[in-house]
Amino acid sequence: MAQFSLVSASVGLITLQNPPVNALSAVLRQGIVDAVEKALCDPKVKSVVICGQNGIFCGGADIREFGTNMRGPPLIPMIHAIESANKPMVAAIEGSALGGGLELALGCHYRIAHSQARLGLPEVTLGLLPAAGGSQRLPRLIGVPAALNLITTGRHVTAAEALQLGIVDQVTDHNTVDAAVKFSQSVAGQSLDGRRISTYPCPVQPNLDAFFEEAMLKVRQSARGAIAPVACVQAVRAAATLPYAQGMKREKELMATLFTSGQARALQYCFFAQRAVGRWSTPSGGRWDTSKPRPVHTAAVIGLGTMGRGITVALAQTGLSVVAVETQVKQLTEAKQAVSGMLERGATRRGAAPTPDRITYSENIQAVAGADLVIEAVFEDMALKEKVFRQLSDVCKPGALLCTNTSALDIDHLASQTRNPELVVGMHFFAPAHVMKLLEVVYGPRSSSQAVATAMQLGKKMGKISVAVGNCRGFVGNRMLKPYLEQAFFLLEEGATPELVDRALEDFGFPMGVFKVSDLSGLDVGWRVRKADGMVESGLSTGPSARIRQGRRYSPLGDLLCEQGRFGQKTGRGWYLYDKPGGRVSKSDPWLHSFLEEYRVQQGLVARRVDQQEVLERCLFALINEGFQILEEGIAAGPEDIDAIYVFGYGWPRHRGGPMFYAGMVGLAKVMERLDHYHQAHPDEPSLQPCSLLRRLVASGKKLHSQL
Ligand SMILES: CCCCCCCCCCCCCC(=O)CC(=O)SCCNC(=O)CCNC(=O)[C@H](O)C(C)(C)COP(=O)(O)OP(=O)(O)OC[C@H]1O[C@@H](n2cnc3c(N)ncnc32)[C@H](O)[C@@H]1OP(=O)(O)O
Ligand SMILES: NC(=O)C1=CN([C@@H]2O[C@H](COP(=O)(O)OP(=O)(O)OC[C@H]3O[C@@H](n4cnc5c(N)ncnc54)[C@H](O)[C@@H]3O)[C@@H](O)[C@H]2O)C=CC1
Repeated sequence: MAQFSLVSASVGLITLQNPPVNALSAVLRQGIVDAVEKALCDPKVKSVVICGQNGIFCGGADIREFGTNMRGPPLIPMIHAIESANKPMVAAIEGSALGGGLELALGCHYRIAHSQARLGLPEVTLGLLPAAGGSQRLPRLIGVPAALNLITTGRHVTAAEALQLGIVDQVTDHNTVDAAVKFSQSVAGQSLDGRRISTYPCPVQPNLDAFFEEAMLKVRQSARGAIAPVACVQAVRAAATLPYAQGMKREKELMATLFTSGQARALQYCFFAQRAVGRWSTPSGGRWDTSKPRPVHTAAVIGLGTMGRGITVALAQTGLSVVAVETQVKQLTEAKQAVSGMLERGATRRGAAPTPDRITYSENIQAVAGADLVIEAVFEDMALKEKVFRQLSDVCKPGALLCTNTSALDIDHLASQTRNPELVVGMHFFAPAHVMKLLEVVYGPRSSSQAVATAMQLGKKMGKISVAVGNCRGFVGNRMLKPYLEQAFFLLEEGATPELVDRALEDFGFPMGVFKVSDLSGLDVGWRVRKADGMVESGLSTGPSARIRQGRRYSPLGDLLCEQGRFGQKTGRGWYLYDKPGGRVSKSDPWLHSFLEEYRVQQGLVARRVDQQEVLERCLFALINEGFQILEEGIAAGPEDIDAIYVFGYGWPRHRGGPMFYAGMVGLAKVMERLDHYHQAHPDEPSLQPCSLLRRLVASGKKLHSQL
């Protein structure tokens, strides 16, 4: 609802009340309409201030209403009534004014913001555009380039930037409502003719056609198939070229296409999934709302290689004291330099002071004795990690949480090396750890719910999307990656090229195809794991058994490349060719194509035409099938967990909602049918055999997601 009150004898104060973010639900919209009418009819009211309760102006339209039969007064006429009012309407912006919230404020004649407030039109991130006049008013207020930037990226701006751009009229460090009330009194009775943004001409944009052509090209390149950013450019172009009323018509048409699109559904699902994963639970009854995290003031990191450095930076940036331990002197020296460089660059980006003084370095594990939480990031070698955990168990203070950043190893086995296995969890960061948003918090059968809660809370403080998952080889993300990679290798054997496979995946929306990603991470990483698993046979034998391991199809292609010293970008060659070791720009490699041809001849394989559809179905459906298996085993609590992991850690295109949501969009029956089809053709590939949960869901007609 919206509360109306008379303050300072002549100011009508309208307070939006819809916790937690004052989203513009049907009830709130009705409340605003009624309150505005009251204020305009009351002769005592000379000016009006609109604010939000609990320190937040408004989080925009109520996203939960979008999938429903929307009732209540529509936003556009409501905002129009505010703008047309003959008494000054002032928005008092605290906390956030986002989406419809900012559009409401743009309908007001003046905007006063608190210095800590954030403003933005993030509709594009939900697959929409600001369709309550935002796409037409903002360019008129701040000019086309600035508005286009805000609308196509959805980024939030600080109050200071909003003031500089001209979105707000005043910024205050004091009570925003008091400032707005005073301000509204000072302008009461003045003409409002120059204050109605819809009547402004849009500032002239030189070389309009060229400007929008370039903008469209840029957006299409970065959108990776997302339709909302493109519609946003079209809407802003309408603002720049059409009178307001026609621009509004265009805004509505564009919104109509987006509003019912699968992409909008997927993006809105991601918004809620990102929040839902915070409400974790474990099979042993641990829950987010009943488990109390332990305080963490000092954290320690063991091993300052690629991951340990990023984790150290992320912890220091969170404001913790960090003890960083590395046994190799050379590595330690390099790590110190690298960490301080990363902190400096991070601080420059955020406009804050660097925080290296919070880090102490040591070559000795005894230095971690005072830490509340330790994150081990030494080589992926079980014997080494066992030793480190035994040492930690001796050295650390009672109650300290012992975490491992292992990518795949058994958490419970590591826990068994310690005196307090209930204090051991996985904290699986993704490279680069100070940048990537995802954190898998891995609990073993003996991890206490307090340990999970502590790691989850720390992850949140670090700004990560933290997902609690069970203990199995590769946990959720890397486990699902295995069948995906495996299918990509098999497709090469059958006639595809790395270029074809990567193009299909990039056209689907991944930032990089599987082979480019492998070159980036280093082919030797997987090779080492396969060697440790006893999968690698040196050289190439012929005959069917050369490509069978443990009774199932196996492709030695990756191993053969590694034997040639082709480790990817780091050696300048892998699935692609690079101009030098460490080079980033991939080129097609004729050597690789001849190698694949020779390999097929040697193995008696006849190359056939593989198309993009087969690439997507085999790689993605095999990955999705593993996701169903993970759900069945209870390793992930729900599909949102898997989807959040893939969207935030593995570059799954957000506008496709994550693998499990995507499966629902395609139709579970179709996914199962295609898996069955491919499994019949490749009976030695168990990852193509639909798992029983998928079969049961299809048989019962049940859905995995209520949104579908
Ligand atoms: C046939 C076709 C016809 C087509 C024509 C259709 C015409 C329709 C016209 C409608 C025009 C509308 C245009 C428009 O105005 C669109 C919008 O406004 S879309 C919404 C834009 N707003 C946002 O994207 C903001 C989203 N929220 C946030 O970013 C953060 O929540 C916020 C910064 C506000 C606060 O962050 P924080 O304090 O960290 O809290 P949480 O994020 O954890 O949120 C708390 C809680 O609140 C839920 N929530 C947040 N925002 C909304 C929202 N806008 N609607 C509903 N619910 C919201 C959030 O999910 C959390 O709840 P959980 O239960 O934990 O999920
Ligand atoms: N590199 C990646 O992309 C990711 C790696 N991981 C995992 O993180 C862990 C570390 O991986 P990377 O950082 O890539 O390895 P790395 O090889 O870059 O670094 C490991 C560091 O640990 C140090 N070290 C070894 N034994 C030590 C000991 N006893 N005490 C202190 N330091 C010791 C080494 O000197 C080296 O500097 C592994 O378990 C890996 O599986 C997890 C996610 C991603």
